[in-house]
Amino acid sequence: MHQIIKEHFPHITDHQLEQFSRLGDLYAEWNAQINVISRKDIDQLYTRHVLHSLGIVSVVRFRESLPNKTGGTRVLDVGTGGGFPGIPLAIMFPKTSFHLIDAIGKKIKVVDAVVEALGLTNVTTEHGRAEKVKGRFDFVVSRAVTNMPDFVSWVRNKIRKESCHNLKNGILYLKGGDLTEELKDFPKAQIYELEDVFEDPFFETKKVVHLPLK
Ligand SMILES: C[S@@+](CC[C@H](N)C(=O)[O-])C[C@H]1O[C@@H](n2cnc3c(N)ncnc32)[C@H](O)[C@@H]1O
Repeated sequence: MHQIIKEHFPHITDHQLEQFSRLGDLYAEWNAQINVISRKDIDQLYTRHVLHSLGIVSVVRFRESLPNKTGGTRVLDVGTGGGFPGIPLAIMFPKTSFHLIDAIGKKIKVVDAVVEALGLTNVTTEHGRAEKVKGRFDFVVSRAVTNMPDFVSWVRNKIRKESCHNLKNGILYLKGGDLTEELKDFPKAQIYELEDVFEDPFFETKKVVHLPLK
């Protein structure tokens, strides 16, 4: 099942492939205790959660974070739940710093366990609300948390100005369906269609919304 990741990202290392392959068992075990992935979706973990999270890779290449330097890339995942999109992205970009936050402590407990099992040293976690998170980030990633106006109000002040990416610093939100109404107050939002990237019918309506904030 995890081979689908290798098919789409043939350049990943054996170590990354091994990390992706372990997600299936880890989430199956944790989901039996705490519902972090909807039960109907757990069989589709690699397409609907892992590959979907990696849709963000089709839009941006996160740069390395330099140890002990403030200038390195930092990515915040708001409302990460069981770790999506943050965990697949952290596997894909092992030299970029990711901070995963969720308002529900038991979900963060699952994320902590997955991070430890995979040895992901580039991930920190926080049990708390996005509005209260400290620090500044280059990108805020998210999926299935709230509408764009509320989301922007939560994270607007958490994006830092300097950017060294192919894309301006801001929000990268995985969304589905018709976004015309939701994005009408955000003329700078760019929409990237995931059906152009992944062939599975699941992606037919799925998009990455990039909203530059600095
Ligand atoms: C539907 S789940 C999505 C989880 C994950 N992003 C995914 O796509 O699988 C929404 C998550 O957002 C979290 N959440 C909602 N509002 C939040 C806030 N203000 N700060 C942090 N987390 C929040 C909830 O606790 C929940 O775990």
